[in-house]
Amino acid sequence: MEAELKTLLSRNAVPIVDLENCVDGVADAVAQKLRKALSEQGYALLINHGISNKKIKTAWDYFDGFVDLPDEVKATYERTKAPDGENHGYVSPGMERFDGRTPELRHAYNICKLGRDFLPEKQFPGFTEHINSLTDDFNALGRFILQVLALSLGAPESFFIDKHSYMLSDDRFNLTTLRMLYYPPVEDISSKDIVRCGAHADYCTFTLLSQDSEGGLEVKLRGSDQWERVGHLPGALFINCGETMASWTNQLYHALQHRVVVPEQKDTRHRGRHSMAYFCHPDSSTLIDSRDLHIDSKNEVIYNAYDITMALAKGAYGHNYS
Ligand SMILES: O=C(O)CCC(=O)C(=O)O
Ligand SMILES: [Fe+2]
Repeated sequence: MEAELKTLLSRNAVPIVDLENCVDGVADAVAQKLRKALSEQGYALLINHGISNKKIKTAWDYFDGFVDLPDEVKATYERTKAPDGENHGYVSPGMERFDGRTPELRHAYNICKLGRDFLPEKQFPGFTEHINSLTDDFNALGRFILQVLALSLGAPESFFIDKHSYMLSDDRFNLTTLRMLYYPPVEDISSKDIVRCGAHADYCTFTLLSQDSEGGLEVKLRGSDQWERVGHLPGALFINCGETMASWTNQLYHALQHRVVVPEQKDTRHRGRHSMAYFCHPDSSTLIDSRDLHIDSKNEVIYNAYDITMALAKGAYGHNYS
């Protein structure tokens, strides 16, 4: 019997934000809770968020089928390597390396285009419709969160929504992505040089993450240099902010450092893990200036959302852009 894993969740240290019955008065309370969580720790778990677990599970089932396809079929869906910001498509294990070195043991499918020509509809009839419906749900929740985040910063309710018009509707104008992830079981940990997902902060406004099991997700809380295991609350969505929001708020809501390690516990390691991340980005031309939120900043040069993300992506994945 392996010792029970100590996690932030098992220590009751996780801010849990309940979105049930979020009408106006309650949204204000949610905004205050989220402000506290994002400014002090950098993350929270959302419950009663309205996205069906069954729908998420069905998407993972489709993705399992995709991962089982022959490599040459998967390769036809591979994310383009062109240096023009195209992010849509399949990313095979080892292709991305956050530290530019250590191969990462995961299959990912970045969904930025919703048409059936861009998805494995031929192999999995119904996939496109399912993903379209799921992205509608994530976008609806995303818009609600954007309103709550505006409230949490004392801005007009529409401040962020107005700047996120094209989420998952046209990736020429907005980099919002739904990313499906599958981490295969790990039998052999003799090499120290393996990781499920290397340490990084996301680039977007905020991320919503769903996971099907405890499988190694760790965070560095604000002001701490220590990695801590999050734990798994079935059905909850993990929320954290990315670098774009950090710039927008002059670091009031910082970009949370996180990673997924290969779990030291055998039973966890020997199980595959699924996750799904919704990266909510502003429209690409949006200028990210904290002064618009009445937050002082010493930044003299103001970048747009696209340039912020591409500079970070090229820094992290330079090996894929060369
Ligand atoms: O799979 C996870 O839990 C995290 C994935 C992640 O952080 C990412 O893709 O940016
Ligand atoms: Fe991430």
